[in-house]
Amino acid sequence: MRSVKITNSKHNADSAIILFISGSITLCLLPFCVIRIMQGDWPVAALNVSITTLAFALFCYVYFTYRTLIARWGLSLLSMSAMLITIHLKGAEQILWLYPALTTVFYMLSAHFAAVVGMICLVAAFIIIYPDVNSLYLLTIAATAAITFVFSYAFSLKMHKKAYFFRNESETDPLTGLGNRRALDSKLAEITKKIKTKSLTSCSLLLLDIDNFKNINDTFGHKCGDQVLEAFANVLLKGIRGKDSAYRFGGEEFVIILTDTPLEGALTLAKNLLKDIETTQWDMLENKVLTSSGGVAELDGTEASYEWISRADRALYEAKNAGRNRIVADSSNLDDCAVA
Ligand SMILES: Nc1nc2c(ncn2[C@@H]2O[C@H](COP(=O)(O)OP(=O)(O)OP(=O)(O)O)[C@@H](O)[C@H]2O)c(=O)[nH]1
Repeated sequence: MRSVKITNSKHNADSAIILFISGSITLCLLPFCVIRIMQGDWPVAALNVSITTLAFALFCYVYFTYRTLIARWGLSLLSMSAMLITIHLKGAEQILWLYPALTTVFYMLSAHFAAVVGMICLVAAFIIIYPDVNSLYLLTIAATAAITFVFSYAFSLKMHKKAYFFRNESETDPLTGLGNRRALDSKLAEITKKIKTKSLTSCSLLLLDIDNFKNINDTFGHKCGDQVLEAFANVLLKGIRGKDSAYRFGGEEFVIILTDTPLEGALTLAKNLLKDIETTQWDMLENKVLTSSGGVAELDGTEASYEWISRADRALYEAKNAGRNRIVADSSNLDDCAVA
């Protein structure tokens, strides 16, 4: 039997960058906290200590939870408020902090959110410095801030669109348009986490394999085999519910994640899918009947995702050995659930 290995990712490039930024802020500001306290410059000392503490808290949050969304917002609001308080405390010449703060926000947030946050802070900064600077200086700051804002916005928009495109491409199987192994890995990690935290009560997995697919390639050619895989994926998509998701696991094997579905429900759905497949008219196969076999397993809440998929794989193996064109439920969840 094939060995099935699913990897669970920990820190990715995204969280590593947030850790680096929040860690750097903490380390860089720590000496200034000490210096300002020793100088008795209490307002600035309080500001430095607050920023250092918040940056360290965000570092710990990302380090232990691997989550970056709150940290992105935290670092954005931190940089903007630190910039505004610094200008307020130390005078209008500190407006130069506006530029790094603005680019930080456009790096951390999506372009539209960053534009809103950035605009509010720009207006606030101008209100603070307005009484202390002449009109020419104010105009210079306004022009340079506007250029930085527009370029940061355009760059951020382009970057996020590209990131979305590449994420989509990297998680899609090019032949069938279904999610690929990478997308499945993410989904399995998400589901196992939800089950462990009890935000999802049940979830089943169906591993489906086309029967005697090698014969199709040998008889009708590889191109026809590809057409069958494409059409097979469409039958699956039509047969599953909106909350379910389908993936190409590899070759002629497919995985369907049935959210909020205990084993009995998954068996019924899998049985219906098998009927759909059997009754579909396969023009490219000169209307010969196509069958498939499947293994179903319900996630038990304590196991890792690779154990869950391995149980479905063992059930699929049993279905193949029992003569194909059938669904077998993993016996550790339910006994004698073979359905023809
Ligand atoms: N056309 C096509 N064939 C593929 C693709 N990926 C894998 N295959 C073929 O799928 C076939 C799978 O064969 P087997 O693993 O022997 O399985 P099977 O013939 O379906 O037999 P059972 O699973 O035991 O019913 C192999 O011949 C692979 O070359 C693909 O993307 N396109």
